[in-house]
Amino acid sequence: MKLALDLPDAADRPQSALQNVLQQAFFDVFERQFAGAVVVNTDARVVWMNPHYAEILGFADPGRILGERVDMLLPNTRLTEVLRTGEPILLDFMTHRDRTFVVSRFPIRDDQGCLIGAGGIMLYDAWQPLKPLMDKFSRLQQGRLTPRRDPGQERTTRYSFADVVGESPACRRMKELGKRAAGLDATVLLLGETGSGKELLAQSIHAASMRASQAFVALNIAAIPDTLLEAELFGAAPGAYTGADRRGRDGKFKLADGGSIFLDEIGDLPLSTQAKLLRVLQELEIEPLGANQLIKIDVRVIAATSRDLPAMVSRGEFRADLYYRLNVLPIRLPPLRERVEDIPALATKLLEDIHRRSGAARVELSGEALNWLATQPWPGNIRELRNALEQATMLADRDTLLPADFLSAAAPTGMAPVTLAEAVRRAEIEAIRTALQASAGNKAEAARLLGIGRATLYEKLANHGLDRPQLES
Ligand SMILES: Nc1ncnc2c1ncn2[C@@H]1O[C@H](COP(=O)(O)OP(=O)(O)OP(=O)(O)O)[C@@H](O)[C@H]1O
Repeated sequence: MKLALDLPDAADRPQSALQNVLQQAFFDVFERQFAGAVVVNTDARVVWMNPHYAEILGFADPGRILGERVDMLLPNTRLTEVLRTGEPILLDFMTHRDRTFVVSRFPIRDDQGCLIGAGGIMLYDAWQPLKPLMDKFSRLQQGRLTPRRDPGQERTTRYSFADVVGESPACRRMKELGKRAAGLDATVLLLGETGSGKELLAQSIHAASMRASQAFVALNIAAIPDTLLEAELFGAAPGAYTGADRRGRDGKFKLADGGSIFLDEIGDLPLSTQAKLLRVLQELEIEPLGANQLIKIDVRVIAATSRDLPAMVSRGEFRADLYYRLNVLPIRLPPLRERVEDIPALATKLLEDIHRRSGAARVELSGEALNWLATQPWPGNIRELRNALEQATMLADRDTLLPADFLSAAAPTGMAPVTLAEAVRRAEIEAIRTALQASAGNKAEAARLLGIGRATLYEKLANHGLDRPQLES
């Protein structure tokens, strides 16, 4: 490899010291260990670069780059900052053209500690292997990650009201009610479609409440098999189970003692467990399975559902007494299609989040894209908006997104992963729309075509927000 240590403007003493350092140690290690490596002198001119780095910059021969200013070759480099401050930048991302790299930069000093240059290494030439670390890092930076008390049990909030984006009247009302609920210690019932921000609001309420320093424990009832629900909620005494759980375990209510419990999809609670939950809410004591002993608890309940609980009560599927016990402070979360004026602010926040978490290049939305987003029905609400933005960001090859970027992202080949619940929900909406079209809007006929009762169809229409005039998609 050709070295350019004898640059015309760099033949002074520090430069020869740099030469010594380089010759002693760097080349072998840099050449072999890192995806890319560059060394500059105090004038920020390249004195050495390994072939891989040169190739990334589009130069077949690293010799052609020697003597060039590094900030001319790599406009986003911060090596000049290292030369100015003498401080290393140990872990950073650097975007060059359409690629993002994980890089580390450090000052190079001679034996007397005099700055004689700076080095930059590319640790990874793709950021994906670091995504889990980056996610954790960004949460740590926001002070949202506190040590878990035991594996798999996160009992802390990550969000506060500051994270709830939206200034539409519907969103302001929701936040106002949430803040009022935070100041009280009563049971809260959050009502909203999937992805409308129920868990975000529940966390915000807890984080602003007098229980903020205590646990926040979330349980999605729909995700737990009926047979395990009671143990999950109230715990089990040693010996109540065979197998892995024979030592007994605390239920979520016990884990939340002193704090708040978030019971998501409360409408999915089986009737038998509803009776037990009602007793817990009335008596503020739990009886772990097989324990034969009552344990006093002090927990604030925040329940949520996307289902029509009054309709379930009238059909005998949800206990009226439990419903009234839960419905102390009801808060309705507006679906996204009722707050389209929040889409620009939400999209900005979500794009920033996508950029921070994935390292994907920063993109903006064109006016046309914003208009297009405002006309979509968003059955999956803000979660779906986030997915759409993420897909478009990953697939687009420009930094200002157009409607076409969303349309191509929505094509079957570009489908982003969604939760199973979300996939089922989308399929259900599609099936209902098709049946309504086939029956020319006759709901009794559509219910017959779908093989469900009329009442069930009405409930599903309400849940999916299909009972209101839809914006064209
Ligand atoms: N007002 C908001 N501002 C910013 N982000 C939001 C807002 N509302 C929801 N989100 C984001 O949308 C996603 C879905 O929100 P969340 O999980 O709270 O919805 P959910 O109603 O609890 O959904 P599900 O009923 O499916 O559990 C999350 O990533 C959340 O951070």
